[in-house]
Amino acid sequence: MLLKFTKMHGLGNDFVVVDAVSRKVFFNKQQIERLSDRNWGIGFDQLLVVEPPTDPDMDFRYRIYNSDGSEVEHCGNGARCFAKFVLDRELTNKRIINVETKRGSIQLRVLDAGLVTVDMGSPSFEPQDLPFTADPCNGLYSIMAGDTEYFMTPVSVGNPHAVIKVDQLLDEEVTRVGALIECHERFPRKVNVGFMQVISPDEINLRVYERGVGETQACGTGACAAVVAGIKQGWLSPKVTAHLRGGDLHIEWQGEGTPILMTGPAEKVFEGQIYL
Ligand SMILES: N[C@@H](CCC[C@H](N)C(=O)O)C(=O)O
Repeated sequence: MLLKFTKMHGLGNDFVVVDAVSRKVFFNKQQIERLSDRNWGIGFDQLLVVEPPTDPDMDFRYRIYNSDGSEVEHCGNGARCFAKFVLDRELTNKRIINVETKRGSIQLRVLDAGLVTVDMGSPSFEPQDLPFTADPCNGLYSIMAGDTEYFMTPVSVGNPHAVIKVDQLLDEEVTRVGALIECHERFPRKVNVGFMQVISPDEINLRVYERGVGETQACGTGACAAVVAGIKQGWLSPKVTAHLRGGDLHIEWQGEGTPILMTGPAEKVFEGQIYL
């Protein structure tokens, strides 16, 4: 079968986006792994599949697969690219789009200047929502990565994140410690690992080692998780600019019970077709 796709990115976090509204498309794990391979396939961090909604109150259903073939609950940068894709393809003309995801519904608001704001819903700090096992100490949780003890804030923004505040962002630490914590026995479904350097109450530097992918140029849900963790710990104010390797995201969270709002760009790179 010849598969039509669009290559997109949100701050360098890259996607293959497929229209499964106009034509039914299904993928198995092996196909996703092959398509995601940057030598043998197209190459991407996540595959985004745009489907018709199952809930009549929603506009679309949105399925997300990591490059290792695992299906996940949420993808912040992907959500902004999803909005641009459905508008560019004229699958909708709405600028407020309600979308069904594996974790529930999200709302996308398309702004001028190519920006999209995503209402990501409320975060959870409950261990059962991540899930993970550990006991807190002063609001932080201790976790061993090799011989070194780290202190993290676990946050679910639909998908699971462990946020670690560091003084410096070091390449070796992000990749080695990120990989160890991603697959740590305390996180039976694995976890995304964020390394956050606080510059001021409204600015952070952030690198994210993503579950099922490795370090990416940017992670939207990772930025939301880091800001929410920082606000909860008293380090950050409600509106924060997160500087990621691929550029900036603007995150707003007014506290418990309120939704996280994430604003950033979405870009189309090219269209293509490939044998599946
Ligand atoms: N890149 C994403 C997150 C994608 C999912 C993540 N790797 C997971 O397994 O939960 C984003 O922009 O949020």
